[in-house]
Amino acid sequence: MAISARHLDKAFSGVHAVRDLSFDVRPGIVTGFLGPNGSGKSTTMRLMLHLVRGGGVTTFGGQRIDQLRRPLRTIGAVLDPAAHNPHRSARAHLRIFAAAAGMPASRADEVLDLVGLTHAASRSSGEFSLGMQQRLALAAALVGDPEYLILDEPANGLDPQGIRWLRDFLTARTDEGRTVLLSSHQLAEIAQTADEVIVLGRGEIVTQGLLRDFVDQFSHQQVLVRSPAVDRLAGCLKANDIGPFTATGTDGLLITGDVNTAQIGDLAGHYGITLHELSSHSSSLEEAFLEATAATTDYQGTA
Ligand SMILES: Nc1ncnc2c1ncn2[C@@H]1O[C@H](COP(=O)(O)OP(=O)(O)OP(=O)(O)O)[C@@H](O)[C@H]1O
Repeated sequence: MAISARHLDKAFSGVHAVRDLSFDVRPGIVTGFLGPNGSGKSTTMRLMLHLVRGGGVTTFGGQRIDQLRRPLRTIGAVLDPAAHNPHRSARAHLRIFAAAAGMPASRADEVLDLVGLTHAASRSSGEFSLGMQQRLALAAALVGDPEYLILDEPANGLDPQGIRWLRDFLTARTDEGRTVLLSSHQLAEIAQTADEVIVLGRGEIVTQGLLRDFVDQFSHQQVLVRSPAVDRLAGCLKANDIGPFTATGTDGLLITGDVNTAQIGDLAGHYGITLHELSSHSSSLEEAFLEATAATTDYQGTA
């Protein structure tokens, strides 16, 4: 079932971190939660889970978290991979979660197996690498076999195999009809995992909906053309009001705007201009993200 967040709002002293945020997270798909640093993703997730006080209401399949007798059986969350006692073994850590969830102690070994940590079950979690801590945090979230997963940067620190494993793992969960909200800075990861996205900027929703619609909305179609007669081709584009375009390399033009390859091919054919390459290029999620959030980015470095 869906997660429904309504009018979430949180101000810290001097910073309005989340402003009147309302959204739904649909079941059976992964919803990516995106936004620049400081845009309010973690605060939103904490508000949803009643881990910070603030305005608004979140329901999971119609129920607020404080109405659930055993929240761990309904909602699993990964918020801080370092939230474990470093002197405790992974198995002992998870047995505490199992007890809190009303699950048998043997569930600890099941989830260790699920996240690929069986070999480290007896080791102190303080010895774990960041990637291992992420797996342990995910194991803790899974102890109660929850229907809803709220995951704040779970891919952080995972190696490429770990990232692929996480993707397959989440897809398997959503195929079962579960509901996943996933924040990540790894846009390539979101592009391959999420079906829908919610994009935040300065505590407000910039856009939300299908990932492919988001990329389409904020992307520019580009056509790359290479020709030994690139100057003539540039003149023809100008004469026919096609563009804008920029030179790339010694013989190429990158054309943007409302343009497609057929149009450019026809134009070149009409003027008898030889082409060595004609290809189209759609923007990536990264380009769409930068475009969508450009006006809301608080922290910008210099190159
Ligand atoms: N405990 C706090 N006290 C004061 N300000 C806070 C606190 N927690 C968050 N903030 C502020 O709220 C805003 C949103 O922070 P938040 O951590 O939710 O953003 P985020 O999108 O998760 O960022 P990041 O991508 O860097 O993790 C920021 O301006 C941050 O400084």
